[in-house]
Amino acid sequence: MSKVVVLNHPLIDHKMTIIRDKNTGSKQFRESVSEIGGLITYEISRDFETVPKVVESPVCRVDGFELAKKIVIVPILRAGLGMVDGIHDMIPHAKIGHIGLYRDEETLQPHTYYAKFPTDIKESLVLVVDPMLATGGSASAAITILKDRGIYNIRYVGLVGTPEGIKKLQEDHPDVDIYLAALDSHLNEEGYIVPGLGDCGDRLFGTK
Ligand SMILES: O=c1ccn([C@@H]2O[C@H](COP(=O)(O)O)[C@@H](O)[C@H]2O)c(=O)[nH]1
Ligand SMILES: O=P(O)(O)OP(=O)(O)O
Ligand SMILES: [Mg+2]
Repeated sequence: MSKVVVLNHPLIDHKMTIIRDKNTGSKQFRESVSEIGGLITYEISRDFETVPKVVESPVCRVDGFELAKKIVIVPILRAGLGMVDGIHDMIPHAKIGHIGLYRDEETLQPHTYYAKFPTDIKESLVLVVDPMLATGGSASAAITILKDRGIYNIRYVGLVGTPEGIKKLQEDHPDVDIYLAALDSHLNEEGYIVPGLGDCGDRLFGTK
């Protein structure tokens, strides 16, 4: 069974409260989503493998380290895009793939409209990024798209999850560890997370 990590950090809690507030404007919302993405990266990367690397400091030779594996960030469009800059700031050599999914408003089922990945993604550790793990359908479908292409070294990175979403993701993909900034109570009848933060894509891009 996969690991579920819900981060517990005062800066993350502070910024999560900003993005949950319906009175937060789109500039601060976008900035905070990205910043939380950066802070979460610290935890996701805690067990990243490193290999030795020798460099010359201005003073002498130093035995240092570099990351052993390539990293690919794969946001689920659109909402996942909001976290990319913050993660990329922490791992600037990471490449970026994209998966386009939208949820049918009636059935809540995910529909795929786009997928594009770096050519060397199979040798990389892949971070699937979507702020909202609601029913878990979008995250599960995105990970299935990757596995269908032979990509298996995957972690899910989100902001707000639900027990339902975690259960679905763990059942469908027991090998994929889940990293979240908060675990909320439940889903409402429209499939929104309670208390959540509303429709993340719409708040990021001003579409409602
Ligand atoms: O409160 C919410 C719930 C969902 N979203 C958007 O939906 C998907 C995830 O939903 P699943 O049911 O887990 O497939 C996510 O990409 C968000 O864009 C939301 O914004 N707010
Ligand atoms: O998952 P959805 O349907 O909310 O799509 P988007 O993230 O593009 O708003
Ligand atoms: Mg979405």
